[in-house]
Amino acid sequence: MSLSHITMIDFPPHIEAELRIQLGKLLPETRIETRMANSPQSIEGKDGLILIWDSMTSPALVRRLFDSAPQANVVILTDNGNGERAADLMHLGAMDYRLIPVPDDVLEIYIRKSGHQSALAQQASAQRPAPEDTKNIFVTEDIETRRLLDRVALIAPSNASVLVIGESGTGKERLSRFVHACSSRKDENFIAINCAAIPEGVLEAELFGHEKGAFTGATSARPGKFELAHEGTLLLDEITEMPVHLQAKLLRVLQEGEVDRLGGSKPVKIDVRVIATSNRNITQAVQEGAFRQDLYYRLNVVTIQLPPLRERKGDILPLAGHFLQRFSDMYRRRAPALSDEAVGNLEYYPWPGNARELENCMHRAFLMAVDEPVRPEHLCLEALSPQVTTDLRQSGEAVAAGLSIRDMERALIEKTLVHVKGNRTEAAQLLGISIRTLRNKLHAYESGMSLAE
Ligand SMILES: Nc1ncnc2c1ncn2[C@@H]1O[C@H](COP(=O)(O)OP(=O)(O)OP(=O)(O)O)[C@@H](O)[C@H]1O
Repeated sequence: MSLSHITMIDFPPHIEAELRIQLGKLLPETRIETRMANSPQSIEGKDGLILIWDSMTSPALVRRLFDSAPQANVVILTDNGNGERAADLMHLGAMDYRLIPVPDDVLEIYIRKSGHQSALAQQASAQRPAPEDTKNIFVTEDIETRRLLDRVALIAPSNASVLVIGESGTGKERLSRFVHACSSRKDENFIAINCAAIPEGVLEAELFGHEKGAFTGATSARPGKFELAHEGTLLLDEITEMPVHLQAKLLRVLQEGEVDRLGGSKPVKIDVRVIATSNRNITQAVQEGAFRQDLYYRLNVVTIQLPPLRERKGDILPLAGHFLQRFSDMYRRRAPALSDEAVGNLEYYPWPGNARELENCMHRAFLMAVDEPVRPEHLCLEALSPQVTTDLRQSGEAVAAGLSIRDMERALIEKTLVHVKGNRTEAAQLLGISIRTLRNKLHAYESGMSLAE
């Protein structure tokens, strides 16, 4: 491996540990150093990749770091996006500002752009799924979901745009990767961008790229995600969150097959298959004027509706087993078995955060069940919402008669917030949903609106 070092600055220990595992898989030989932003150990003159945790670092310190290591590629990570700050840091020259978790393919781009393309390409081709492995990308044993996946496999080889709709955490990104892996583009890049997580001012440059001097602080030219996805697939996650004026520009790019970098004078040809996802009711967004109808028609050549986990119960245990195995590989420890009681609880629970919540739950269970099977107390479902889970256990009829899924979700969210004393970040983590999703849902409850799935 030729990337000699990666420097991580100011990360909370648990996030650093997770990232180290992820980076270790991509670059097993590379030394990862840890620094504090205000420590006397300087990073002066460093090159390679520098990852900075943004929650505590003062802007002045970040500026000093940038100045002391002009050769390095700097990426700022956070668990709490701040639009203005993101724009400032990007303008300072950060390669990216991003909410954790960072998917592997994005880390690969950071690494590749840090000057280590060939080594990574070798590894990537070794890791690319063989056709027979594609089903492992999206684990499912539920009969209806398998049928859905068979239909998806039929449309995947075409170049048609795809719209994947489903609640947060249902696996829309996974399904998009499955489409990519089943297509002739599978050996090219799969690039994902979350339109909700990136501030408006930054999103445009991220998507379409910019030339040197396009705006204050644009000290070098940068390709956008469209160019990075050339001949591959671009996933536009949470597309309904894209501002309307960017939707117009996106439509032009899709129609004309070329992008104009900000500040650029000649368009760049691109060949990209676009997959868009949304957890909102997109036709309603069209009716409300928040989403362009012509773009909607352009994107929904194929629409895939991914049902919530509670409606595909046959997937709960296979997914739980898959996640346990993944943590077993990650921590190099044998996966614990599931006790009968744990199986009962897993199947009974409504999983408002869908597969993501199940994944977090299995992570906790894996860490807690050492040398013993997973028991209900390891699942911590009770801790998330004692009242709701107790109600559920004691009275299936009461739930059926009185509470809709939506009411139950609201009750679960409210109880979780009480449990964590109103800390939204912690509540979102426990529920296995993004902070933004939590915020949207709370906003909807406050305004009496119903939040479309
Ligand atoms: N069928 C599946 N097989 C394996 N892993 C899955 C599956 N579905 C979901 N996951 C895992 O669950 C987590 C959430 O999935 P994903 O990010 O694809 O959901 P999403 O619907 O795109 O969420 P959001 O709307 O919040 O962006 C990911 O870590 C993903 O790897």
